[in-house]
Amino acid sequence: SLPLSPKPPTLQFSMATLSEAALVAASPKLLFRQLFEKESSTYTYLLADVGHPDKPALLVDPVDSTVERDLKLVKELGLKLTYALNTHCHADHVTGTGLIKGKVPGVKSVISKASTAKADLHVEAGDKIFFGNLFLEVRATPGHTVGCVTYVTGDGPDQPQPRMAFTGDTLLIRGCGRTDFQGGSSQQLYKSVHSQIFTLPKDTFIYPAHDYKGFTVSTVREEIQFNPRLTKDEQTFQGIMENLNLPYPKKMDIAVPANVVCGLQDLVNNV
Ligand SMILES: N[C@@H](CCC(=O)N[C@@H](CSS)C(=O)NCC(=O)O)C(=O)O
Repeated sequence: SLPLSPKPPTLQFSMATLSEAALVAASPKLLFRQLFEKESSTYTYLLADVGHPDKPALLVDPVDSTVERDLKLVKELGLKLTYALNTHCHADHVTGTGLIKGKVPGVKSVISKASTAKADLHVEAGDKIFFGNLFLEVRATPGHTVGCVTYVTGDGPDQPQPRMAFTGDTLLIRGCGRTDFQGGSSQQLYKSVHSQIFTLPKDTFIYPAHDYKGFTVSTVREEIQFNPRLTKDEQTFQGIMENLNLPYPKKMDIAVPANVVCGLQDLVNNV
C-alpha cells in the first residue's frame, strides 16, 4: 500500500495569534477612521454613530491643512459633523477646529477648561460628549500640557467594545508627550497615565495624536508591558524626561498663539 502522505496543516487563526491591537473595535453602530497629517505626524480621528438616523459625527484633533480632506470624507459618508474636539492646545501644528466651524455651520469646538483656550464647549473630567447614542468620556490627563485630556469611548452595553482611548500627546505608542513647555510636568504626566489610562480595561485601544515611527494603534495591555518610559518607576521616568533634549517644534511660535483662539489667530471673533 502507498505510504500515507502527511496531512497538510490546516490554517488556524486564533485571538492569540493575532496582535490584539490589529483588531478593530467592534460596534455595529460606530464608524471609525484614523486619518494622518504627514508634516506634523498627527492623527485625526473621525467617529460617527451610523446606527442613528442623522449619523452624527465628531472629529478629534483635526489639523488646519487637512480640513478639506476630512470634510470631504464626512460628506461622502453622509455624516453630520457636530463636534470638533482637541485633546489639548497643540504646539506643533495649527488645529483645524476653527476652520471647520467656518465651513460647517453648527459644529461646536471643544477643548478642556484647564487649557484656557477658546472654544464653544469647555470640558472637565467626567463630562460626556454624546454623538447620537454613543459618547466619549473626558479624563483629565495633564502633564504634556496643563490642559491635556483623554477622550475614552463610553462604558455601557451599546458602546464600542473594546473601549478606545484618544490620548492626545499624553500617551504615545511606546512613548509619551514631552513635558518641557506649556505647563508640562513629568510628575503629573506619570500620575495621569498610571491613574487615568493604565487603569482602563487592558484591551482598551490606545489612539494617540502623533506617531513618529509608523505605529497606528496600541492597547493598554501593550503599553503597561512595553512602554520604555512609563514602565519605569517615577524617579527614573523623571530622569528620562529631563534628558530628552528635543528641539522645540518648528511651528511652535505660530501654533500656540493660534490654538489658544481655536486655530483662528486673525479671526478671533469667529471662535
Ligand atoms: N519635530 C516636531 C516636534 C516633535 C515633538 O516635539 N513632538 C511632541 C509632540 S507635538 S508638541 C512630543 O511630545 N514628542 C515626544 C517625543 O518623545 O518625541 C516638530 O518640529 O513639529
